[in-house]
Amino acid sequence: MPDPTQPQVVWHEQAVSRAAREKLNGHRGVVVWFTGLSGSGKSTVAGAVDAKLHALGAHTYVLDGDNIRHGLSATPQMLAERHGEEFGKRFGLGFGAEDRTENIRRIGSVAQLLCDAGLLTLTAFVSPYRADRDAVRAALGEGDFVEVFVDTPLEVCERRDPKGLYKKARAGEIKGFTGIDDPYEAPLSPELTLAGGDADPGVLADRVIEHLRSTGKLGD
Ligand SMILES: Nc1ncnc2c1ncn2[C@@H]1O[C@H](COP(=O)(O)OS(=O)(=O)O)[C@@H](OP(=O)(O)O)[C@H]1O
Ligand SMILES: Nc1ncnc2c1ncn2[C@@H]1O[C@H](COP(=O)(O)OP(=O)(O)O)[C@@H](O)[C@H]1O
Repeated sequence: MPDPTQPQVVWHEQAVSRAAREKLNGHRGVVVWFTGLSGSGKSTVAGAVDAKLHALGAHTYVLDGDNIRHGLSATPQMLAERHGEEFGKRFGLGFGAEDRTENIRRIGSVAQLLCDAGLLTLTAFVSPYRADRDAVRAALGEGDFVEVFVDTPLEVCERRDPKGLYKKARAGEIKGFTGIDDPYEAPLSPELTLAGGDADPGVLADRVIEHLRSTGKLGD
């Protein structure tokens, strides 16, 4: 007998199947998961793939770290300003290991729904922990998770430093910054590795699109 104090929820099957949505879209639903250091080029390359595929008529969407951390995974400070201190502490996410894990779990879950909706879903998160990325992969169906490692050397990311965060991390003004005083666990067998310090973002985007095409994700 189920514990009557625990909430009981069941999964609701959609009236329109994923296969029907994919047929209408003319391509598969898939999650293309970009991972790499801050400044490695995840957002830039994901954006270039998005624009190129959109121009080809594909149904795409990008989930980007900076945007998600304004809403779904807002920081404790942001939520405190909107809903009070207690709410911020309870539901806000920072950059400690547990909070990053919860961030990736939430995003993985959203990406899974978008994939089910038949979208070519692109995500751009540092996602520094292998176990967190692997958990998203495991939750998705076979072939639905395409891991793209944006492998840009730390020195290059630090030189780019578009938000001035590396400078702050080096000065001790930010603690637990990935690559400086927090770990980044590189993927062991990603579907694709991009040398993000060496090539033009458009060229890197073409490599991603070629991979999707050659693995049948883009349809006929
Ligand atoms: N401590 C620390 N470590 C790493 N990054 C930090 C940190 N604090 C703030 N930022 C900024 O937040 C962006 C990373 O957010 P993510 O949601 O992608 O991070 S994570 O996947 O939960 O690790 C990251 O954005 P990107 O530069 O786009 O990767 C940073 O701008
Ligand atoms: N392949 C590339 N070559 C040169 N500069 C790049 C490349 N990819 C990104 N950049 C630049 O590096 C900076 C960080 O890129 P961004 O996409 O925001 O990285 P991330 O999303 O990984 O933090 C931006 O100023 C961007 O214009």
